[in-house]
Formats: sequence, structure tokens, C-alpha cells
Amino acid sequence: MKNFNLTHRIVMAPMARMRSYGNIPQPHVALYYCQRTTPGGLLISEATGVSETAMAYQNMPGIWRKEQIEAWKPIVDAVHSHGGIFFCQLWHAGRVSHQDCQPNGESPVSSTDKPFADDPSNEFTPPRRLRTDEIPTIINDFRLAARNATEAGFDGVEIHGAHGYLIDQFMKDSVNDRTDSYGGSLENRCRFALQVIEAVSKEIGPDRVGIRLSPFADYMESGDTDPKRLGLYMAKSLNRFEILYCHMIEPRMKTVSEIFECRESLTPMRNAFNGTFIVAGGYTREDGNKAVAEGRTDLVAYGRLFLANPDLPKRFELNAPLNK
Ligand SMILES: Cc1cc2nc3c(=O)[nH]c(=O)nc-3n(C[C@H](O)[C@H](O)[C@H](O)COP(=O)(O)O)c2cc1C
Repeated sequence: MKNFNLTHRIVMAPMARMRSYGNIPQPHVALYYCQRTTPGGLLISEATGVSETAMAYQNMPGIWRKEQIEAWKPIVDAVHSHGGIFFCQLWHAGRVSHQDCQPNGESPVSSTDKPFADDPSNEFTPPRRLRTDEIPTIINDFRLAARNATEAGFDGVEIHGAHGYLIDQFMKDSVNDRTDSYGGSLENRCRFALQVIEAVSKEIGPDRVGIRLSPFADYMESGDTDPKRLGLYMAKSLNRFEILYCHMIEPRMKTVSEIFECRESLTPMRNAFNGTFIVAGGYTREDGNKAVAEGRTDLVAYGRLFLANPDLPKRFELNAPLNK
């Protein structure tokens, strides 16, 4: 990976913990990340909110306030002291939120005002469609959050463009029903994502920027009628900005946890993108090795296996038994 001296290809996938009380990461999280750090290993943080309106769920961390930046510093330092490379995943939940998580109890914002079709326990508040003139403010929130992440010491940021959150709500045609320059054609639907990438890259340098995408997933009612075209368009467009990496979720992961039989592959996107490619979703030691050996990816991110096995790289090296 350009400018980073990785010693192996096993990446810790971003995983929300929901233990950041008051949206401030707590000191105990340093231990959690350090347990999963190896010298020259890449870790991606839990989803971290870029602003007050970005938030959802309980106790997710943020990185828009001074207090949050200060709280991240010793955590990032701890990972660095173990030789790790640490990227902060920048997140805006969009409509996957509830008014109780929003400033002044307002509706969450989205590309649309469509509520979830299937939300029996009213987990989510119907969203308010962002006006075209409000969109630059959200892009600016990502830019400032990236600056804050570098101030906190992170080596770079991963823009969360996956899993039905705000950026995905713009990209996917089942969600985005806009009629302005951010809706309709594929080019228009991807405009927001690409403007975020551009702003963040200009702020901290493209060599410190990655993005996570899940064109094939329909998690949080975020399916697309032509995911291959979407994934390919994004992979090609990213080259304009020369960002560090593109992290894609395997088509077999329709949600974040269920694995489906699937014939689709990420190879066209991998071939279209010029930077480092990372895959994630249901990988084992064996098929991770196979994906690398066959040239289908550069790096493989592991989620649940890393959660249950903090020393995952060592266990893979020894081919040792794994905790479930
Ligand atoms: C507890 C948990 C929290 C997660 N939180 C995030 C997150 O904050 N951001 C994200 O992009 N993906 C998140 N994911 C998805 C994982 O990064 C990963 O893509 C998924 O678990 C599939 O990979 P795996 O089969 O190796 O676990 C989460 C998954 C789990 C299990």
C-alpha cells in the first residue's frame, strides 16, 4: 500500500462497538485496538460520526468536537506504539437513525424522504430530504472530520460509503428518488460520494484516503438494480482522485452478516481501480489466501474473526484453531 509498509495482508475490518458514551471514545478502547494490532498491520476504526446529524444508535463515537479529537489521541498513540497503521472510518448514518439521536429531536437527513418500508418497531424516524443547497455543508463535515482525524493522529481515513448509510443512500437507485443533480442518472447518484472523496482528498491528501463500498448489498433497504455497473463506475471514477484504497464488500454479503450463494465477483472493480484493493465479507484464512494468490485483491479485511480472535494474524500464520 503506497507510503505504508504493511507486513501482511490481513486487515481489521471496521466494527461498531457502541461503547463511546456521550459520543466520546473511552480509554478502554485503546486496549481493544492494541490487542488486535500487529507491527505493520492495518486497522480500520469503528464507524465514527462526522457531525451531530451523522449519528445513529447509542454510544457511537464522533470526531467533530475538540473533546472527541483529544479522546482519540491516546487511543491512536497506543496503536502506533504497537506498530499498527490506523485509519478512522468516517460515517454519516443518514436515514438509518432516530430523532432521539439527532440534534433537537429533528428528523434524520437523507437523499430521500422515504421512510423504511419494513420497520415494525419504529427503530428509525422518517427522514427529511436534504435540499440541494444543504449538501455542501455535509461534504464540508466530512472534510473537517478528516482533518480532525489527522489531528488525532490517525494515518488516514476510510469514507464509509457502504451498508445503506448516507453515501449509499445517494448511490442506490432503490433509495435515491431525487430530481436534482444528485439524483436520476448513475452519474448524478454518485456525485455526492465523489464530491466527499474530492473534498477529503484535498484536505488531507489522497494518499491517506480510502473508501468502503457495498454495491451489491441491500442492507438497510439499499439495493440497486444494477450493482455491477454502479461498482464499476465508482471504481473507475476513484482513479481521478488517486486515492489510496478501495474497500469493497463481497457480493455474497447482502447484509453485514448473512452469506449467500453468489456468482457475481468484484474482479471487474478490482481490475478497474488503480490503487490498493481490499475485499471483505465472510473470508476465512483459506479463501483469503486464495483471493490474494489469484490476484483478486491486495488485502483482505476480517470482521467477526478479528473480533473473536484478537491475535488473528498470528493464528493465521500458525494455522491455529480459531475461536468462533
Ligand atoms: C459487530 C459488528 C460491527 C460492525 N460495524 C461496522 C462498521 O462500523 N462499519 C462498517 O463498514 N462495517 C461494519 N461491520 C461490517 C464488518 O466490517 C464486515 O464487513 C462484516 O462483518 C463482514 O465481514 P466478516 O464476515 O469478516 O465478519 C460490522 C460488523 C460487525 C460484526
